[in-house]
Amino acid sequence: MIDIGTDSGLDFLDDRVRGVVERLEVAARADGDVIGAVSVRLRELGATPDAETLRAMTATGEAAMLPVARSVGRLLFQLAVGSGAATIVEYGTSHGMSTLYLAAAAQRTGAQVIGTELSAHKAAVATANLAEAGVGDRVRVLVGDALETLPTVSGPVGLLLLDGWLPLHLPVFRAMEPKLTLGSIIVSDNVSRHADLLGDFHRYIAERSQTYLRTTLPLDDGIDVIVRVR
Ligand SMILES: C[S@@+](CC[C@H](N)C(=O)[O-])C[C@H]1O[C@@H](n2cnc3c(N)ncnc32)[C@H](O)[C@@H]1O
Repeated sequence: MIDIGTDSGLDFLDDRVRGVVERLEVAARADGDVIGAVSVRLRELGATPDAETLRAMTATGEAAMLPVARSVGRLLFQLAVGSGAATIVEYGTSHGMSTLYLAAAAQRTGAQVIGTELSAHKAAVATANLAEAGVGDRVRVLVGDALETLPTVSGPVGLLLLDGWLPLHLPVFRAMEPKLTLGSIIVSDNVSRHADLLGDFHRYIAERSQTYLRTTLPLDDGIDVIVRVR
């Protein structure tokens, strides 16, 4: 998908956060080597993978950072500051690129960010990156399957980012749904490139069209912004 090319500068971030974002952007170029294998595995996953399948997926994805694009990071920062969400939850932290944008926003608003990451290695890297950026005190990264760790998070949740393995977007969303407030924002990444893996999630939202309004933005691989309107 064509990135509509919103201003791609990072001068809204302070120097420490920007430095880590730029370093991760360079490191993420290595993702090209493994992205094919990750895509193949994703198609085998399904919405209710057994533990072994999920572990195999994690092992395949371990070498890949798969961070949000800069345009998406800027949008996350805008929505996190603009919504004033007090609690922000992220499904899929990886090395913490999206988390850096959310945490930078949280530093302005006083919010708390809860990240989730299946890979203990990635969670440790993310935690170190967030500390290096000076925003570690804004974030708690829960290690393990988000479906098991997120029920421990107390609501209300004002902003939810869905950026984990795509077939699990619907079950993770449903687990968080009781905690989503009126006006809460759900952002879902990769929706155009991998629309085939998100059919259940999109159907679920479409069937609740009086509760959720969904708009797809042409940023990077497609971004859904969904707002709970009642
Ligand atoms: C696309 S990457 C996330 C990228 C990250 N948001 C960023 O911008 O850098 C997806 C991540 O979701 C994690 N993940 C997948 N399924 C998960 C689950 N059930 N619970 C927690 N994390 C999961 C993967 O290990 C992977 O690191």
